[in-house]
Amino acid sequence: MGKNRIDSIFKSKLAADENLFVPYIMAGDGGLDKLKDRIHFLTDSGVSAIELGIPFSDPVADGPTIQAAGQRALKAGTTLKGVLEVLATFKEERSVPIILMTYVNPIFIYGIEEFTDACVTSGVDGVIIPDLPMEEEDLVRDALQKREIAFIRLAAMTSPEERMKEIASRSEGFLYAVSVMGTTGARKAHSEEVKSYLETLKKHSPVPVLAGFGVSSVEQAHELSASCDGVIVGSKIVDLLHESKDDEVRTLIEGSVKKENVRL
Ligand SMILES: O=P(O)(O)OC[C@@H](O)[C@@H](O)c1c[nH]c2ccccc12
Repeated sequence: MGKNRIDSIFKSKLAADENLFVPYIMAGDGGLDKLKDRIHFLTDSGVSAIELGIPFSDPVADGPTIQAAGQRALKAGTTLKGVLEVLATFKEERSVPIILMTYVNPIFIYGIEEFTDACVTSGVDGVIIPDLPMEEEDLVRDALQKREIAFIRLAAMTSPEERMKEIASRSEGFLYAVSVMGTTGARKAHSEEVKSYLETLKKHSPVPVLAGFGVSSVEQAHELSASCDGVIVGSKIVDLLHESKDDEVRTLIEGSVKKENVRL
């Protein structure tokens, strides 16, 4: 469980020459009773870990698709406590790591010690807290460390190299490289920039580097994975699951994890 489980599963996937793939799903979207089936489905499709979002009323870092999923989940009555309780009911059945993505406020309301204890009871392996700046991590860091729960850090393209280095050296489990991809125009230059950004992080990071934000196709997954260890896909997966297009989710995952020669 915890940090060690992420380390060993990622290591064995990489040793088998696979790209890592971490889908993001919103807990409680479609009702919490769907959670168990969705986690099993994603596991069977070959994911490396699952990033599980906790819905929050003020999700400052979420894009429109994730916000809408959060609204649906909140409407269905989803709470952090409720999600942890459901996770606890099938902890022994899971073979891929669960990484909770939650804003800091629900953690403070829960209580840091209580929250981290519940993570252990529920089999949560890691956490991502997007609105907690590096300068203010002290409060949660010790509680997580004591329980061997991976504390995954986010790197940004705008950070100077020194800061990237510092963030990379602190991250546990993996490093989340926020890599906003170009939508239209200047595509080539943009992708060159992402490439060197990922290579810089790779150079400094003792843990695998995964690129996230704006990844929605197998082609993009391959392009990014060529410069790091794999990708995180949120909005696309959330949309496909919401539309019950499970086959497309499976195709995306299976295609992305396969290494192929890509020409940039
Ligand atoms: O949706 P995208 O573009 O595929 O990107 C993943 C992202 O949504 C997911 O990891 C995420 C959801 N909420 C966040 C808040 C901060 C950082 C990352 C996230």
